[in-house]
Amino acid sequence: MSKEFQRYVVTRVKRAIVDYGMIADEDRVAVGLSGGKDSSVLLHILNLVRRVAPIKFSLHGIYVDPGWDMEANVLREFCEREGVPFYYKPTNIAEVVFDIRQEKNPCALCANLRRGALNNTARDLGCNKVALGHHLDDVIETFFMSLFYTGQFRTFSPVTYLSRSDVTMIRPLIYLTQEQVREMARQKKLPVLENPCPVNGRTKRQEMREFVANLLTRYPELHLRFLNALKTADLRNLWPVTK
Ligand SMILES: Nc1ncnc2c1ncn2[C@@H]1O[C@H](COP(=O)(O)OP(=O)(O)OP(=O)(O)O)[C@@H](O)[C@H]1O
Repeated sequence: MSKEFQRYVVTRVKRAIVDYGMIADEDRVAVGLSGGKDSSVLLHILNLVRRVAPIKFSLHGIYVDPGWDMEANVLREFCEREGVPFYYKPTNIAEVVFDIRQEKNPCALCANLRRGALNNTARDLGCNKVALGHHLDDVIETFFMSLFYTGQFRTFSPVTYLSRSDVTMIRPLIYLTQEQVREMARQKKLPVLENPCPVNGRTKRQEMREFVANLLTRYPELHLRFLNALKTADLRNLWPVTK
C-alpha cells in the first residue's frame, strides 16, 4: 500500500469529521456495514483515525440482514481483525418489500427499512452516532436524482440528527471519490461481498451512477467543483419563491 495514498485518504476523512463536527469525545459510533466496499473502507479508516485522534470514541460494526443469503461471517471476521465488536441484525425486509408489498420501485422502501433497523439497533446498543459509507460520487448522484425525479436542488447532509431514533447520522467519506474508496478497498484487501439483491444493477441509482461517470469523463474537475458549489451556495442566485 502506498503510505502516501493512505495518509491522503485518512487526512481527507479527518478533515470532513472536523469541518462538520461529526465525532465528539466519548461518542459511541455505529458503522453500518452492508458488505459493500464503501462501508468496509469506512470502518477501516475510522479505526485508523481513532488511533491518532486527540479524542476517545468507540466503533461498533452493524450488519442489518434484509433476509437474504450473504456471507455475514466475512463481516464478523473483518470486525474481529479490526478489533471492533460486530452485531448481526436479522430482519424480514426482503420479504416485506418483494413478497408482501410487491413494490415496483423497491429501492426507496428497502433503503428506508434498512436505515430504520440500523438506527434502532445502534440506539439499542447505546450508540449516539451512526456512520454511513456515502462518498462524494454518492453526493453528486443524489443531487441529480433529486433534480431529475423530484425537481429539487438537494442532496444529503454530512450530519443529520434523527429525533425518532435519537441518533445522529454522519457521513465521514464525503470528501473521497468513489475511485479513491475503491482503491483503498483494493490495496487493503477489505471485504467486498456480492450484493444478492434481485434488482442490483437495474436501479435508478445505477442509472445516475452511469450518468455521473459519463459527466466525469468530460469534466474531470466535477468533484472539486461540486464540493465548492455545495459549500458556497448562495440562495440569492436562485429565484425568489412565488405563491
Ligand atoms: N444492510 C445494511 N446493514 C448495515 N448498514 C447498511 C446496510 N445497507 C446499507 N448500509 C449503510 O448505508 C450506506 C449506504 O447504503 P447503500 O445501500 O447506498 O450502499 P452502497 O452505496 O452500495 O455502499 P456500500 O458499498 O457500503 O454497500 C452503506 O455504505 C452502509 O454504511
